[in-house]
Amino acid sequence: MLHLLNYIGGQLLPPRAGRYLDNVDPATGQVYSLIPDSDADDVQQAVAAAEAAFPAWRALPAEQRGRLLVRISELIERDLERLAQAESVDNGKPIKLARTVDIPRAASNFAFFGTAAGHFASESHLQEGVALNYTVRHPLGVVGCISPWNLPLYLFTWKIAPALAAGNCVVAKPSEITPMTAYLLSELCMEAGLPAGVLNIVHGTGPGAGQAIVEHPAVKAISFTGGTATGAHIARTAAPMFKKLSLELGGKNPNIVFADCDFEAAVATSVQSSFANQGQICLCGSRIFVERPIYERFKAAFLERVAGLTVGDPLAEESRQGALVSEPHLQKVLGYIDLAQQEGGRLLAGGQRVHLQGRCAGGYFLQPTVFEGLSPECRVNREEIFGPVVTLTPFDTDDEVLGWANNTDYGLAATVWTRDLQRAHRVGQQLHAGVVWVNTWLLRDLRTPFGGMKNSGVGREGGVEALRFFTEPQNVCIKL
Ligand SMILES: NC(=O)C1=CN([C@@H]2O[C@H](COP(=O)(O)OP(=O)(O)OC[C@H]3O[C@@H](n4cnc5c(N)ncnc54)[C@H](O)[C@@H]3O)[C@@H](O)[C@H]2O)C=CC1
Ligand SMILES: O=C(O)/C=C/C=C(\O)C(=O)O
Repeated sequence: MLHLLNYIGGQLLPPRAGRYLDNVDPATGQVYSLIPDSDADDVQQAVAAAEAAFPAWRALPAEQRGRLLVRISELIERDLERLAQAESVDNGKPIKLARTVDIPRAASNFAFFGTAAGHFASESHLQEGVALNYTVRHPLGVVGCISPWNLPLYLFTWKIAPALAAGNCVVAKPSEITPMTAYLLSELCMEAGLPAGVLNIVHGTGPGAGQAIVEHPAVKAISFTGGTATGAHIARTAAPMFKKLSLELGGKNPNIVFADCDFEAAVATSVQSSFANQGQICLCGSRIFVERPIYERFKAAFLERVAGLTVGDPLAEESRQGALVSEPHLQKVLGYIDLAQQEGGRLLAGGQRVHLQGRCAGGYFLQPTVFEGLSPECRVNREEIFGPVVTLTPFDTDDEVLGWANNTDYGLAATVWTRDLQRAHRVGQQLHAGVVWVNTWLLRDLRTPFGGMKNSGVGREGGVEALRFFTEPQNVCIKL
């Protein structure tokens, strides 16, 4: 069986204590590889390698650092099919999604920040005849990047690329549930000629390797994407050490459909925003509010499309819904389906585990599930489920839907469907969400600030925001 290895100091290394974790294929329920169960010793080795590499890496002109990142991007593109297959097996996502979204975006992350490094400018402030202030942005040193299982290579590279572009050295940990493409990335970094120690990838659990990264005094900043409870724990650990923190956490995102919308586009995209990646994207619009005059028509069209979503082997071209990432996660989502029924929801579609035949008989499949009749106040409408479960609710006025939309502890993303531009601006700006889409969903421009309000996180990723996060400003004041 394949044993994955850590990538430390430019070498592929086994965990020092020799312990491994099972890596399960969610489509089959079978262990198909083993991953290092790294501990604080492995993290210490990775941090030491990063510290040793830092002086030369920060001294390299940004353009040369950028070229190496662009080279990694090209290698990801070259290996797109291999990486997509690996992502699909490791995570359970449909191969089509991995091929068209996950891996292309991982390549774009490196290409974008590879070129952004050369465009990052600092500010100056002139007080005429008095002083000139200029701001230098220094890399932080060694930084930690910790990523989740839902968009494995996509989110792993979204953190690593800006950290490296800004001149830092990185100790990164992918989710122990989906480690494979991070491992393959270490091979590509070696092929690209990334200097030893600039990027170190340590595999292992959150409480083990992850906690050791967060606790390490030489790690100056943590960029984390994952669950809100984990984010809070990381913040408690890191705060007394005054580490910089970027936390991209959960969401319970409203999708608001006004009666004047482009109906077909709203229905088609709402199916996507509900069930893409089996609903396991923090941006999924799991609460769908539809203006009453079109509620029944929307419901019928939505359910018709949901019925056409093929749940199947993630590696089959025709599958539109793959497996959920793990048995515990499937059980968590099933628990919310039970809760929705207890809370008075009417099941309109799905609700059941799917038992496939053959290769995927042991997999973690679930029907795309739709409820109506739930109060906007209930737990199902306020807590993050992170699975293929959505609720439909009719509304009558802007104020009513805004009140409901904002009635959660989360504030990550929101979607508004309307042809009325003034309403789009008015409603959009009153939503408590870091990202608002109008007449679209998950349309991304990597230059824009990305992140959440309230319990959805702290800070913003993307473009200049990420480069700012990974640098320390220093002001120099010159008396004129
Ligand atoms: N971006 C998002 O919004 C995501 C949200 N979630 C939500 O979180 C729930 C729990 O999922 P999990 O897989 O348990 O996510 P998690 O938040 O525990 O894991 C994310 C990453 O953090 C690491 N981690 C866990 N504990 C850590 C610690 N003490 N110190 C440092 N790193 C640590 C994990 O190993 C993984 O790499 C899901 O059911 C879902 O609701 C999960 C993944 C992504
Ligand atoms: O940056 C993006 O385009 C998407 C980010 C998605 C997440 O952070 C998530 O689903 O966890």
